[in-house]
Amino acid sequence: MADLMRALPGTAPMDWMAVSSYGSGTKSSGVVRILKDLDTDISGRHVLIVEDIIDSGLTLSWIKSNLESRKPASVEICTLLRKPDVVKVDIPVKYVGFDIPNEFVVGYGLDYDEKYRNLRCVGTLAPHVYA
Ligand SMILES: O=P(O)(O)OC[C@H]1O[C@H](OP(=O)(O)OP(=O)(O)O)[C@H](O)[C@@H]1O
Ligand code: HPA
Repeated sequence: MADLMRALPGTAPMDWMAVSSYGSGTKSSGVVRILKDLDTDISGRHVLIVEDIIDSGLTLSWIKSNLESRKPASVEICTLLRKPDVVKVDIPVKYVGFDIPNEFVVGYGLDYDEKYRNLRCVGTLAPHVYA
């Protein structure tokens, strides 16, 4: 997020939402839990959702519907990574950093069971770690 902000030409208010559907596994539970909601009232505002990864797309689809119910002026999506072969729902994504194969990746903020977020690069997690 800090890298993205440094690359933006102007300033934009930011807020954070924390949701979880993977827990300690490598497959979405399909149930999205809000761990922390926005502090900002987004009604009438233009919103850009910034995601780290779109895998099945279920999390983002749920977040988008949730935010749209708060009557923003618009909602667009930006994601660093997307797995096009796995996405189960049709979500229009305005900005995609990289389309990647169907492999579980970690690093640069992405975790497996709360581990490896601190890696400075993104890498494929060796399957024997979670198999
Ligand atoms: O497209 P999907 O299949 O829904 O997966 C993408 C979501 O999974 C990850 O969150 P996760 O639920 O693992 O929470 P975490 O960031 O706390 O690990 C990631 O940060 C995305 O929000
Ligand atoms: O490949 C992934 N890595 C880390 N977290 C994730 N959440 C969905 N897919 C992934």
